[in-house]
Amino acid sequence: MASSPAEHPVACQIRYIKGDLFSCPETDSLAHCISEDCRMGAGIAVLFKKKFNRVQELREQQKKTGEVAILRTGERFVYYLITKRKVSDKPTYGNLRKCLEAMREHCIRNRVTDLSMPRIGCGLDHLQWEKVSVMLEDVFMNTQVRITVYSL
Ligand SMILES: NC(=O)c1ccc[n+]([C@H]2O[C@H](COP(=O)([O-])OP(=O)(O)OC[C@H]3O[C@@H](n4cnc5c(N)ncnc54)[C@H](O)[C@@H]3O)[C@@H](O)[C@H]2O)c1
Repeated sequence: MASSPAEHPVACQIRYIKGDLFSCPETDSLAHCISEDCRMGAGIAVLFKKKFNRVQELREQQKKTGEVAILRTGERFVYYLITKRKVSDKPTYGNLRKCLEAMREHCIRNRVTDLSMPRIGCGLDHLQWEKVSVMLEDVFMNTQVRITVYSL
């Protein structure tokens, strides 16, 4: 008898690259973390703001903590994980997980197969990569999404 996918989960294996996130293929979708106000005044968020701008468009989506604001640009989507209310807050693992689940649903609906990101939440926001990477693998298990993580 054929077994169901639930009996044989397809693991999500994160690929690691040392280098600048923005050197990834132009067709990869991108993800990073911001706060509800979309200020993007520090960290890698500043580079996203410089490259994609469209901050007003992001604000108009009025996304709250645990949700994800999204821009489409060319072949790719850019995911802004809203992990906290204010810039000065720190995200919780629970809220980061909600954001990742929201992003996963969008990736599935839109057939996103390649997603690149930095070590999300683990710079200025002080989460631990050992925990975040396990969460990422868990949330994206049984999907067709290949995740590449860039670090400098
Ligand atoms: N005052 C402020 O505006 C303020 C304060 C706190 C945090 N932030 C920002 O930082 C928060 C996100 O924190 P975070 O820990 O998720 O992210 P982060 O600290 O910006 O970066 C995550 C990781 O990516 C690394 N990194 C930076 N540039 C690159 C690059 N080009 N390629 C690959 N890796 C790179 C960085 O070293 C860090 O380990 C957001 O809320 C954002 O708005 C802003």
